[in-house]
This record gives sequence, C-alpha cells and structure tokens, in this order.
Amino acid sequence: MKATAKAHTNIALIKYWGKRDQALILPTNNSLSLTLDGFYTTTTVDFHDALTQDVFMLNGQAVTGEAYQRVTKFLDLIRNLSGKTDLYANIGSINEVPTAAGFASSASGFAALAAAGAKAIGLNLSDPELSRLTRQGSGSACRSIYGGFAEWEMGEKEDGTDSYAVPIAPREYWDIRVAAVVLSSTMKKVSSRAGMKRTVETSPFYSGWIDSIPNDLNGIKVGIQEKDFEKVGAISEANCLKMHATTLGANPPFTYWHDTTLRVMHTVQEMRANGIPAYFTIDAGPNVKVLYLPEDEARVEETLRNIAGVTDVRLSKAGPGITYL
Ligand SMILES: O=C(O)C[C@@](O)(CF)CCOP(=O)(O)OP(=O)(O)O
Repeated sequence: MKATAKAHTNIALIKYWGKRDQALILPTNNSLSLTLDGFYTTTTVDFHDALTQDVFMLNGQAVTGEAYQRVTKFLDLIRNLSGKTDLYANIGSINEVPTAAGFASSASGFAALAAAGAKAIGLNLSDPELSRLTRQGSGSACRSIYGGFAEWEMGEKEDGTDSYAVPIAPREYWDIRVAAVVLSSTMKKVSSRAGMKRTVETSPFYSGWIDSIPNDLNGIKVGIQEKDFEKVGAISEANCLKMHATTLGANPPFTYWHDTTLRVMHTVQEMRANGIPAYFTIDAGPNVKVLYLPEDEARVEETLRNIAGVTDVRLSKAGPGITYL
C-alpha cells in the first residue's frame, strides 16, 4: 500500500510560540501563516507486510536516532488510527527546503508524511482531520495542509480534537511575495521546541505576548480581506518582534539574532523609508524572511543581496496545499 504526497512549507505571520500541552502539541495561541511555493517536501510511504520496522530515507540518506524516532512514533499514530498496528513502511522524503535558509523543514516534512502515510494505509481523512494528525508531528506543519493563508485554531479541549488549521484565503487570492535571506551563520541554534518551552516557563514577557495576539490576529485578517499590504506587513513585523522579545526575558536569556540578522532588519526598515513597502519576519533562527509586492521584486532582491553577510536570497510566491502524485 503506497502513496506519494507533496507539501509546502509555510511562514507564520502571527507566530505559534508556546505549548499548553507538550505531548499533544497544543498551542497557547492561534497562529496564521502563508504557505510558500518555493520550498516543499515530497514523501512516499510504502507499507509492506514483510517489514518488521519502519525504514526512513531523507534525501537518499538513511535516517537514524532522534529524527528516526520522531518519524516512527508519528507513523504509530497513523497505524493506531487505521487499526493496522503491525504494518511497517518504507518512507522516502526529498526536501526542496533550503534548511540553511532557516525554514523548519519539519513543517513541509510532517505534512507530506501525514498525507502520504494516511493515504497509503487507506485512511480517507478530511482536511481538518489531516491537519489535526499533522499537528502531532510538528505544530506549524498543521498549517501546510492548505495553500495560501491558513489559521491554526488553538482549540479549547484537553484532548486537542478541536486544534487544527483552517483555510483563510487560497494562494490565488493575493500575489504577495517572500524573500528568504540566507545568512552565513555558525551560531548554535536553540530549537523552536526548546526555545518556546524555556520562554513559556521562565519569561516575564510571555503573558504580554499572549495578551497581544487577539488584536494582531483580528487586524491581520482584516488586512488580508482588504488586501492592505502595509497593514499585513506592519502587524507581521511587530508580531515577530514581540515573539523574539520574549526570549530576551527567558532564564537563561537567549536570542536567535546575530549581526547580519540585525543588518537585514535595518535594511528592510530603510527600504520602507525609501518608499519600498517591505516587512520582515523571523522564526527560531538568524535567517530573515522579507514580505514584498511583485512590482518591487527586482529592487528588493538586489538590495538584500548586497547586505554584508548575506550568502543567498531565495524568492517565493504563495504556495499550494497538499498534492498527491
Ligand atoms: O512557525 C511558527 O508559527 C513560529 C515558529 O516557527 C517560530 F519559531 C515556531 C515553529 O515551531 P515548531 O517547529 O512547529 O514546533 P513544534 O510544534 O515543537 O514542532
């Protein structure tokens, strides 16, 4: 029983930054993202009676250790959902996600794995059911079930059955662009999972972050509805800065930013001062993603490429949801 699925990564405009339940991966707030066309994972899952354990190949290399454990535990969810608890699979994933660009390839990775695995084992999941399953692999991945803009509703129930993403607007709705700025970075990374845990548990700024979310969410949805790029960009940039501010108050304090990160942030703000509407957002790493409009693509790309410490700029449009090959 075999299936292949392709899923694209997404960039959060209103960030997921904290869990209320680690095991079920339930968040402390809603988040909202844009799925990107340029970065995706294609995964084939082939369940086979003769296998006695899962085998996972990523970009042609056998995966072992913690990364393997995360995948086989996730497939246990699919085995339990289908009742076929002693069926194992060959899994092959190809990532077109430049990890160096600071994209958590876990978002497209777990979405593609969930879609291919569920289909291969014979589950016919609705989009909300597929998003709820994907969430248990990696929170942000649950938004990649949809193309365009999607919102992950945090839900209230303790069992997480009401925590999954819903579509806000399809990719065709609005052609806004994202430039992924790749920085030469050797900094040891605090993973998003570890970073948000430490922040939730120790940062005095965390409650202020949570209190600010509903306003940001309402504002950005109005901005998307009205195709008001300045409104969407300004809220996204401010939301990112508030998220990162919480890490500075954690114990021990930490930040994902380094010198080139700040240089890119200042350059984006200078672009705005010079009349080019561009806004930045940053996740759990030093890399910066820049939102801009199609008519400004050449000037934005050229400006970003000329920043000292920038090694690459990868451009993307809004992307699609899950596709089966
Ligand atoms: O994407 C966002 O909303 C914001 C972040 O990227 C900011 F860093 C967090 C992504 O966290 P994720 O990797 O999904 O964590 P998991 O649930 O512990 O696997």
